[in-house]
Amino acid sequence: SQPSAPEPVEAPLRKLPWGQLNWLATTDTHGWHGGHLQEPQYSADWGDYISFAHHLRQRADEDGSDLLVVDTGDRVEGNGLYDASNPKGHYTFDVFKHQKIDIITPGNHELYKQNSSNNEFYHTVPNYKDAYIASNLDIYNPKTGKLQPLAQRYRKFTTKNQGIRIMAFGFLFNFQGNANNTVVQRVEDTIKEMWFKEAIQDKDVDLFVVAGHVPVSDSHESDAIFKAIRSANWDTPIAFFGGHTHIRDYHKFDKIAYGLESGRYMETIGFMSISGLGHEKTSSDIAPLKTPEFKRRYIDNNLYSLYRHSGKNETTFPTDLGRNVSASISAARKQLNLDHAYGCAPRDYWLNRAPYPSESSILTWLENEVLTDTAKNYTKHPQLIITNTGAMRFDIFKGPFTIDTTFLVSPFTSGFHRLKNVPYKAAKQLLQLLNNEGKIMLSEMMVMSAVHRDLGKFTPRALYELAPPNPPVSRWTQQTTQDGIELIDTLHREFGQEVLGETAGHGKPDKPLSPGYTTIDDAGKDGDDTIHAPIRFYDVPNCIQAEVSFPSDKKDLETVDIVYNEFIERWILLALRFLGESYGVEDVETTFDGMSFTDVLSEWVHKNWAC
Ligand SMILES: O=c1ccn([C@@H]2O[C@H](COP(=O)(O)O)[C@@H](O)[C@H]2O)c(=O)[nH]1
Repeated sequence: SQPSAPEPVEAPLRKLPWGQLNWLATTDTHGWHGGHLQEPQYSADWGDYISFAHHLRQRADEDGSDLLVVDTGDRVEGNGLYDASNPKGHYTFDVFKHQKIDIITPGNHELYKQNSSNNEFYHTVPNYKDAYIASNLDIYNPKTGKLQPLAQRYRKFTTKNQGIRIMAFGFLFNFQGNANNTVVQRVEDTIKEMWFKEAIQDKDVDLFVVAGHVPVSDSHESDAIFKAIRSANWDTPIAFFGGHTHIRDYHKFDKIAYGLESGRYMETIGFMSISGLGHEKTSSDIAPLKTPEFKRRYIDNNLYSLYRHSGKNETTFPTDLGRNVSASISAARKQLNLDHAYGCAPRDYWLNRAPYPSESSILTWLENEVLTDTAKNYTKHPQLIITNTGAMRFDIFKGPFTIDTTFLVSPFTSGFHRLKNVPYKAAKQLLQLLNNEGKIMLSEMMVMSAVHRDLGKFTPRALYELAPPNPPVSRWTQQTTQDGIELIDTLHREFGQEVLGETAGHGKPDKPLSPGYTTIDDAGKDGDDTIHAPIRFYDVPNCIQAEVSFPSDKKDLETVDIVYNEFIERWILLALRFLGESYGVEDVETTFDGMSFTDVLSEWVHKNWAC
């Protein structure tokens, strides 16, 4: 881990359910390859992950099983290690490439900007060669200008020790916000293509793998892929490795098809095992060995967990490669001056771990302080400042607010735009519309505008891109700590020696449980490796709004300026059009001196939060 990373905290652990074919899966790492430097339970870095995978591969070689590693995209945007360099990602690709990965796929964040998809073309695809799969993504070759698949459409391979024959795909959800140098083909169209139909007809396959930046639960894309494969193969097991929604999740498609999603930001290393795979040749056909068994575990990414799951300790755990990668992350962080503090946060502020509005909410702080103070510097006219909450990515902890923190909270480069003198009658309805909360729903308007084809790329799915979905609260336990203690008792009863790191007494923790993930998924409540006290997550709206320089009585207010995050321009213009105000991009001007959200944050913190 990084020199400044906090020591991991001891906690009761559930063992890895090791099997015949074992998987480690990451997704949505968003540049956090240095690990979390303010949260002990997620403080291991990419170098540690490399050492960990090495030990598990060795275990597989020793007992004749297999270990495969998968990453399903959104490796970029969200951490100073990626975002603070010029060009962005200057250090990331050389850090990342040292992990041996068997299946790797792109996410939407690799595609927002031409520069980042070209980085996939120039760096990640060649670094991973045969492992990179892009089933529904094409790129205009930056050298020839010709449209071509970013990488191979599928990969067929056989595992090293068990000889399991795998057919793997790499999908991206039906993303539409990409720059125009890439083309994302809809999943539903891709599965009608001849190459896909032929691949799923291949009978010399023991396991289909669908890796990709697609949620595993409640996803019409994953469901469509599942149905297509299942209709061609009634008895071949299928493993999905998903991403995008930033949650820990495990979904049962049927009794021999399961999907795993490994959270976000290097907090989680997902583990899946499948046993009972293979085939026997009968006189006429090839039949699977027996009903395969799927198991899952969500590993908290810290050295306490990683040592125990690999059976190593402080001395025996780090490999030379792992140590070198950790050192190169440290060197990059130093070079980027990421620990430089703009100021010190007086308290914790939460994105989803506090209700909105509340004094602990980052969104309330932005509305009442950051956006309001910043906007006042630019005009005395009444203004509505609107931003999408999806532009906010992480919490703020009490203490130094560093260069790194600005990128953790908001890494995007888009600035703020202004529409002047908008009739207040329409402007005041905007927020409700953007949040899909009123009588008229923006999502319905998008359907209409798509039908009339008058607003280009808008479709019903486009609203989904305004803000990332919140972790669905229904998939999190909302128990009290007491429930956590009862959970340990239950575990001791049910699993006995399966629980690692025994605590003092009769299974009761001698220290209070640390707060963390307590996931409920399709297999139950026992997925997390670490037994935590539950954290409550709160839903937040798509967009928030600050009213600046408003008169005390709004009744005489005729016009206001609308200032918004450039990323949501098309939604703002669309919503205004439905409110009877027809503005176009020609009416828009840049404000806040062209500062990005990241710059706005650092400037405000520097002025207001002295250490
Ligand atoms: O330039 C940008 C790009 C994205 N966003 C926000 O991020 C989400 C998508 O993030 P995921 O991690 O894929 O969920 C998008 O919906 C926007 O809300 C942004 O604000 N600016």
